[in-house]
Formats: sequence, structure tokens, C-alpha cells
Amino acid sequence: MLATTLRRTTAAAARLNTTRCFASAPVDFDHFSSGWEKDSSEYQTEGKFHIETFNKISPLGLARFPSKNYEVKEDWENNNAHAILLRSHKLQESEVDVSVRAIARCGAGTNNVPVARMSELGIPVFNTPGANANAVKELVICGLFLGSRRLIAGINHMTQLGEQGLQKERVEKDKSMFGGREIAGKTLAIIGMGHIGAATAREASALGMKTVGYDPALSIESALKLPREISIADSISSAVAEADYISLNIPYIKGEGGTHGIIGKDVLSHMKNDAVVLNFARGELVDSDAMKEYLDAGDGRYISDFPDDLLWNHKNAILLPHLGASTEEAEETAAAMAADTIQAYLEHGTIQNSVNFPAAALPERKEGSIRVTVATQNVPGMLAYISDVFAKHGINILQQINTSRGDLAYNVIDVELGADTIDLKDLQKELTMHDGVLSSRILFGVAGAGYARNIEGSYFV
Ligand SMILES: NC(=O)C1=CN([C@@H]2O[C@H](COP(=O)(O)OP(=O)(O)OC[C@H]3O[C@@H](n4cnc5c(N)ncnc54)[C@H](O)[C@@H]3O)[C@@H](O)[C@H]2O)C=CC1
Ligand SMILES: O=C(O)C(=O)COP(=O)(O)O
Repeated sequence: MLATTLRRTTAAAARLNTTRCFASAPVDFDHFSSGWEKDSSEYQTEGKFHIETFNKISPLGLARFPSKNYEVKEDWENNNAHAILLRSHKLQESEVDVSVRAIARCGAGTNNVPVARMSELGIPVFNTPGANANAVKELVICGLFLGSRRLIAGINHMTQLGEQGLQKERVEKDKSMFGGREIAGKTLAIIGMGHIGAATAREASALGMKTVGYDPALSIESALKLPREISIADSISSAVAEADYISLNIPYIKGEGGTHGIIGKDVLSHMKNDAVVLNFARGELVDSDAMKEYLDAGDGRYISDFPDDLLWNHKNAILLPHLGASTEEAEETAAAMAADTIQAYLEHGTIQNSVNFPAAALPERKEGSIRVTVATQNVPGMLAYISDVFAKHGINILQQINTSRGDLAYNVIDVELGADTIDLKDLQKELTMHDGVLSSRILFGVAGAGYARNIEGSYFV
């Protein structure tokens, strides 16, 4: 699908050379309703950004997109979405239309998005830090009780007795099978003290638990939220050594140096033999074979928000169907935050809450000026090249920002046009079709999008 669309749009783009911009003339053209629409059969709606959604996204959050400038749909049959909003859907590269400029995950974990590939294409991926943290924290606290009292087994027992009409006779006799322990005075180890971990630590402390945390990249924002009494460990193994409960609140990162199977034989061997592991982060963090061995050998428990082929029917495991963020409040907050982030990017080039792009925000664009955004590899000469292109065409830069993150650099540049007539499409082509440039956009007039470059070296509308 991707290849076909690319060929089509590349051909269409090659024909697009009519939009001209004159010095000091107001920049008022709308490339959806003028040349672009005529030249590309792909673009059939007028002057609106196309938002594609995967998963069920809160309608209250989506209502943040003004209908005047945005159209939100599950499927853009012409493959011409400009931005994607999703939750846990495992996004395939082939589902990213060539016209897509941004992807927002309504939630925290972006391991379901091909982020590295999007970086190569110059497409920012956003998430919504903290938007669903309270919902998850509440379920982690619930997990503490699921692990300390045999609630699920007790509930199942009551159902069975009820079916046999025996509840009243048997309850008091049978309840000794479901005895538990209390959480007050026990130790909770928190692995990852970000939005969820820090909030969980605070709550657990208020419930009378001792807390110990491990997070080698603890942010100041999170540190300020931690309970004063928390002790800080210098490794996962030392954090879990004295713990009765262990809560995992770290991202899942594949590959070397990542977090795949981080709770494996080694870490488990440092735990007490009756510890309760709460996994409301990602199933892949736990090595199922090692966890099974651990649960078989002692009286430990595993409470997880994720499916597990090996542990789903283990007597000491309780698995939930990924319910952590499934509250009305979290769904609405995350969707609203994602919608705002996407709008800020599409309309102003602003980057906030991105997991692959550097933060960037340029002050308001002056009336009549044009905003150009360029994502490049973070290598010498890129900024000079961009400035040269503008200078060559007699275009004055009014304000600009250049930021970088890892291998990627991002520029937002406001320009006023010089005395000569400029073909914006040619200009963008020149800016974009240069080694090291990943994508670019031109923002002017009403909602719209510019060229971007794909990995094969072609460009498209
Ligand atoms: N069950 C559910 O529905 C939900 C699950 N999650 C999962 O929880 C994770 C955490 O979410 P937030 O707290 O909102 O993210 P966050 O980004 O605020 O916090 C993550 C923390 O983990 C730390 N960290 C990263 N790698 C680590 C490691 N190897 N060892 C120790 N600390 C490490 C980071 O420094 C950061 O402070 C998400 O990545 C996601 O996978 C998030 C929301 C809902
Ligand atoms: O935010 C996250 O990382 C989550 O896991 C929440 O997933 P969901 O939006 O409920 O599919």
C-alpha cells in the first residue's frame, strides 16, 4: 500500500509547480483548495487536517480538534491522513500514510509505535506524560491488596458455593482457606519512579508501607513527588532484596540495553521467596519461565495487567486484561492532551512531549510570514545549508530555533519573502531533497501540509 501511494503522490508532486508567492503580497493561499487539490486526487477534503485514529479514543478528548480545521476518522481510504492518534494498537509502518506528519500515543508507553523508523522519516512521535498515571496508580494499589489477601480465590469460591446453594452454610468454615496478610509496615520496592512510580510511592507511604525506589534517571519533577521517607537503591537487585512487594513502573524497551525480561532469574534470586510482584508496566519486562520457577518454588505472587501464555492459570498469578489506563478520566485526559499536542505541532511546528524529537517552540508567527520546519540528521552543516537556501532566494529569516536530540535536529524558522517571486514548492523541494534532511513542512495561511521526504529519497505531498 505504501509503495503504491508513494509512486502516485510522487508523480503528483512532480506536477505541482503553480503556487507562487509574491514579495510583500499577503500569504493567503490555501494549498488544499488551490493547486494541490487539483493536482492530487489524493486530497479531496478542503483545507482540513486529517486525523486518523486507531483504538477507541475518548470522544471528549477528540472534541478538542475544532471541526473547522480538522476531520477525525478511523480510516482515510485515500491514505491521506496527516496525523495519527492511537492507544495500544501495534502500529505497522505500512499503516503510516505517506502524508502523515505526526503520531500521538494517548498514553505513556510508545513500544507499540515504530519510533526508530519514524525518526528516520522525520516524523515526531508524541505521548501524554502523566495523563493516565492516577488511573494506573489506583490499580497498582488495588494490586497490593490482590496480592496480600486471597480476594480472587475467595470471590470464585463464593460463586461456586452460590451455584450449589451452599454459601450460608459454608462461608465461616471455609474462610480459613483464604487468609492473608496486611500491607501496613511492609516494604514496597518501586522500580521506575516516574509519573506512576512516584505517585504509587506516595500513596503506599500514606498506607503505612516502607518504600524503596530504584530509578537511575529520576527526574526532578518526580523526585519532588516522592515521600520523604523513601530510601533510594542503586540497583534493581538491591531494591528488591528486602521488599515484600515490588512494583514495576518502567517502559518496555526492546534490544540491547533495554528492559526486555529485566525481571529474570538474577533479579528473582535476590527476592524474598514470598514477595508479590506487581507488573502494571508491560508483560515483556518479566521473563515468564523464571517467574514460573520463582512462583513454583516459594509463596511469591505475580499480579500483572498483561496476558502471559505460561502464567495465566498459575495458582499464584492474577492477570488482568490491560486495564491500568481504562478509566473515563484517564482516557479523556490522555486524548485531550494528545489532541492539543498534535494541534500545536501541525499548526505551529511546536514540539512538546515527543519521545523522539527535541522540544521546540518558536514565538507566534508574525502576520504574513511563513513558517518552515525542517527535521535533519544531527550533523554539521545542516543549519548552514538551510540558511543558504533562504539567502540564495533573498528570503529574510525573522526568527528561528534549532534544537537537537540524539541523532536528530529540528528547526523552526519564520521567514519573510524577498523581492523576487518564489515558488514555495520548489523552495521546499530544495530544502528537503538534500542529504541529511529528513522532512520539512511549510506553514502558512490556513491548515495544510508541505512536502516531506521518504526514506527512498522521493518526496511527496
Ligand atoms: N497498565 C497500563 O495500562 C499502563 C502502563 N503503563 C506503563 O508504565 C510505564 C511507566 O509509565 P509512567 O510512569 O507514566 O512513565 P514515566 O516516563 O513517567 O516513568 C518511567 C520511569 O522509569 C524510569 N526508568 C526507565 N528505565 C528504567 C530502568 N531500567 N530501571 C529503573 N527505572 C527506569 C525512568 O527514568 C522514568 O522515571 C509506561 O512506559 C508503560 O509501559 C503506563 C500507563 C498505563
Ligand atoms: O499508557 C500506556 O502505556 C498504556 O499501557 C495504556 O494503554 P491503553 O491506552 O489503555 O491501551
